[in-house]
Amino acid sequence: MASPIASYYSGKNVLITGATGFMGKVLVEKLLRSCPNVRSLYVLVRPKAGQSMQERVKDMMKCKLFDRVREDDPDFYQKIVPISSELTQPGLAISPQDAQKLASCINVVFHCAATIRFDEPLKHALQLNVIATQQLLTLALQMPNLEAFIHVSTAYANCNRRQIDEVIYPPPVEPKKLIDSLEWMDDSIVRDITPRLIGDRPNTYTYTKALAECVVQQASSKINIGIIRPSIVGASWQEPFPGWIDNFNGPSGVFIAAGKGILRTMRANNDAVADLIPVDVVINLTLAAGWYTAVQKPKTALVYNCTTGGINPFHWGEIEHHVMSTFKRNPLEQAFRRPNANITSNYLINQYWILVSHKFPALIYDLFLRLSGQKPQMMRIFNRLHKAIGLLEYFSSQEWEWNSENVTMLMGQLSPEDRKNFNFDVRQLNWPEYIENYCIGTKKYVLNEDMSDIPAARQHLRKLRNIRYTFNTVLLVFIWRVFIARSQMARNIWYFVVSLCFKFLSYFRASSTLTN
Ligand SMILES: CCCCCCCC/C=C\CCCCCCCC(=O)SCCNC(=O)CCNC(=O)[C@H](O)C(C)(C)COP(=O)(O)OP(=O)(O)OC[C@H]1O[C@@H](n2cnc3c(N)ncnc32)[C@H](O)[C@@H]1OP(=O)(O)O
Ligand SMILES: NC(=O)C1=CN([C@@H]2O[C@H](COP(=O)(O)OP(=O)(O)OC[C@H]3O[C@@H](n4cnc5c(N)ncnc54)[C@H](OP(=O)(O)O)[C@@H]3O)[C@@H](O)[C@H]2O)C=CC1
Repeated sequence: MASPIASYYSGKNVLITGATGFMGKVLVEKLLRSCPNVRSLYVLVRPKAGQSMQERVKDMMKCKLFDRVREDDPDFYQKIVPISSELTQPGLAISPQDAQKLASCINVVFHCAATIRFDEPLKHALQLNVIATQQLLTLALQMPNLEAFIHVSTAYANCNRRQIDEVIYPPPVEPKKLIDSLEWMDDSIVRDITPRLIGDRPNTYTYTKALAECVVQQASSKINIGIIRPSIVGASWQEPFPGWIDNFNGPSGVFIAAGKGILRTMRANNDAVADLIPVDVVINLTLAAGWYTAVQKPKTALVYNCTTGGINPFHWGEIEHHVMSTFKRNPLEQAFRRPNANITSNYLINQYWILVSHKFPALIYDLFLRLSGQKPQMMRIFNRLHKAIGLLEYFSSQEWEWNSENVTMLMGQLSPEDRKNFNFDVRQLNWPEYIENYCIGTKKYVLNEDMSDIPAARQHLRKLRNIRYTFNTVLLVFIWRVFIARSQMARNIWYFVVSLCFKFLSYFRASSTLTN
């Protein structure tokens, strides 16, 4: 029996925004691999960093992620149709011809594009996450053959709540009112009022994603809509191969910084659930939701909380343990120090370790660089790291409860074959194995390091250990020279401690000789 999901996408024209992004790429790959009869994938792309839209798509298809698709069908790229589009421009800067073409042929839309930066100025976040969504919906309304519009939101759109159900909550402000009022405001005024506007949300990202859900809901009487809310999206679990990841976002940057021995301390709650979700799980659910929305046409927009915490929980403390253990066995190249990161929820303890384990070594290293005629850089790196982890701590210090009834319902609707081909059952996820593959994935695919260099990386860590021993010895001798040798009382204490140690040693040696 043919898989209902693959049969549904057969012959369909699909429009994808954000196809050059992390999740978009995995979506394109999975559609091409598991729904080989899909007709065309229209991807909205902008030129960037001196590369034309065509060059970017070409480069993307050369990526290792597409190896399996390439093997199955070397001409797979013919199905991808790049459409020039800048989402922040009026009409998404799509040419009238392209707009007409899209309007006449598209059957399913997946809207993945967004700015996911936590420090995005409100105006820009609003422009991309809300206004562009609105414009895409306007385009979708002109598509007579449209069967489903899937909007990718985030599980943290409503992170000001502890318990989050699969419903669209009333927006913090009517999106249209905010758009109208920000339009005439100067950037500096917007910056000043941003904290008041976002209220109890931590950043403009979660705030604008909540507004986008509201905008999507407003169109749900005219279009079949589904909303996917993934939590913290991590490397792939199984598909197209374990551990695929290509960016520093969310936990990936933290894992890399810890693996390089740069990050030694971070504020996170050891016992809080770390709601990571593998990217392939999110994409499988997204494709299944597209199928269900088109075929069943639910009366209201269904929301899918794509999370792991309520089903197969894992905690930040456990993540720390497995990340450290993986990087000790599979070290990254040219580490700054031996990997040894600890998380703590205590502010003061964290500040202490920042001083001792981040700022002090950075200072020493920069001094060394200066003395050897090079440009100091470590303090700058640490300042950037502190900014980045400061933005993430909100999410690693608390926990949320997401209801996922619609996800369970959808799983129940899948045929046994689809349950295998579009697997989003996270009960089967083995966390230690997943975290190990994730860390190795950051090494191989983000840092482009070769696994055959691991012996050299281990050798480098041994060298760092010897440097540390030497440094500690020199420090001890220095302290002895400066303090102990100059004060009679310090000397007495010092001799007392040394003789105590000596007595203990002789005692243990004597007792072990007796027992033998
Ligand atoms: C032992 C470990 C224990 C574990 C402990 C707990 C870990 C907890 C971790 C996390 C949990 C929370 C996660 C919440 C998730 C919510 C879910 C979602 O819905 S959305 C997705 C989330 N979105 C983001 O993750 C965007 C965050 N990033 C930003 O906002 C910006 O990148 C920012 C402010 C952090 C930095 O901005 P700039 O302007 O200083 O830098 P720029 O332009 O982005 O990057 C410059 C260079 O640095 C690299 N970079 C960026 N982030 C990095 C990082 N974290 N570490 C290292 N390098 C990084 C980039 O690749 C780039 O490299 P080149 O210049 O292109 O070569
Ligand atoms: N990553 C995560 O942990 C999570 C992500 N999400 C959601 O998933 C979706 C995808 O996220 P992810 O793949 O990680 O994000 P990425 O940052 O990797 O990708 C964003 C995509 O949007 C495109 N884009 C951004 N600005 C514009 C613009 N002005 N015009 C045209 N295209 C633009 C980017 O194109 P370009 O390559 O040209 O920059 C890119 O393709 C987002 O909606 C996000 O909110 C939800 C939960 C967690």
